[in-house]
Amino acid sequence: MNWDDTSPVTDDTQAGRLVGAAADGEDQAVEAALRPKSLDEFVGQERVREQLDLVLKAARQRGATADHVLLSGAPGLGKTTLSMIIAAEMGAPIRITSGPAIQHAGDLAAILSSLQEGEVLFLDEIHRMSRPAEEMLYMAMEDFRVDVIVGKGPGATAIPLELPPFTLVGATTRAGLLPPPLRDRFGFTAHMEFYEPVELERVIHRSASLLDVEIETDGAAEIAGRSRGTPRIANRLLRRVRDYAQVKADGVITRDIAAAALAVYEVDARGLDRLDRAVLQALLKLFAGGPVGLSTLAVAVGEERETVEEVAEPFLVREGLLARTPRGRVATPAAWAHLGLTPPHQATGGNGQQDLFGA
Ligand SMILES: Nc1ncnc2c1ncn2[C@@H]1O[C@H](COP(=O)(O)OP(=O)(O)OP(=O)(O)O)[C@@H](O)[C@H]1O
Repeated sequence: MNWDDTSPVTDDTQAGRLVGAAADGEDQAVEAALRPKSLDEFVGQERVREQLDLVLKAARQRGATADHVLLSGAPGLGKTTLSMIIAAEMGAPIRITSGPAIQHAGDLAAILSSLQEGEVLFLDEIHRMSRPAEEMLYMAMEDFRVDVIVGKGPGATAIPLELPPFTLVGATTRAGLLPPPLRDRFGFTAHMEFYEPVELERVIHRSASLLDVEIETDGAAEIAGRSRGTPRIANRLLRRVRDYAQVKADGVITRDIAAAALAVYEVDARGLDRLDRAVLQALLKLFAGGPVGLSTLAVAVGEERETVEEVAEPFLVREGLLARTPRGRVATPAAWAHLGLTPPHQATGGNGQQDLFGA
């Protein structure tokens, strides 16, 4: 494997967060050991696996290079892992880079021209590539050719360069962010969904056995329920629970041990961490469930507006605990139930917060 960009795909706003979906330094070190190596080992995503299996088998039967593949989905759902599996299943080498690492078309030309025949090029965060590089990629994907521009101004000339056939695997958090001409050049697009708790249980059992940790079925279920549908988070929580089990007990992960360990790390039964709960608590206790503006909510929890919007809210919205409305953020009945509080209109018999904070 060849890494062009070894910098972790991290997001500063997620740094140090146990339930953050972006990879941190420790994740990077351990993930290599935990990555499934074949489609059979890859847990969940049944539809994607089945479709990809067909695409790869057909290419192998034809003795051809596999079509370009676009993987979309949230961080930590297994896009990098799948790209490595694609290379392994095709018996091809893989080169890994990312959109932000390719700022000039020349950077991309250098990578493309050094690819071997059949090689898989994994381009993470493909939506963050520079515009000129993106345009070069169109031609490379379609015709396996690039025009390298030599010189500047009126004297500049384009030198055509033939490329060996290769498979581009692009990854993006949202396929909708890609310009249509780029999206259209992928022969196969897979959207990766968040994982069901039972699937995460399988991920956890598999990782526990690779890490040589003993875990009971209930213990795995307890961790899975708090992993926010994301294998990377499941693996990270497993490592923290393992520490706890080792230091405070006999090393075996039971349901009680998992629950106690994750209470120490302030990850609650639904996977909310301290920040998520602080946002919900402020919304419920200070603003009677809203609607309240984002900036006001951010001040109330002592965080930046962006942190609340980008770090806490997406998961709260996905969990059906918070709604973004034109008039501001509003707590749902599930939020009141989750924090064990009673909505004011139930206590007073009217829709108190709407009247109190209405326009
Ligand atoms: N389906 C799966 N089965 C088992 N383990 C998985 C699966 N998907 C992901 N993992 C594990 O989760 C971790 C994160 O996966 P991966 O790095 O592939 O995610 P990603 O989608 O590429 O994330 P990012 O977008 O942040 O790069 C890896 O350690 C991998 O082993």
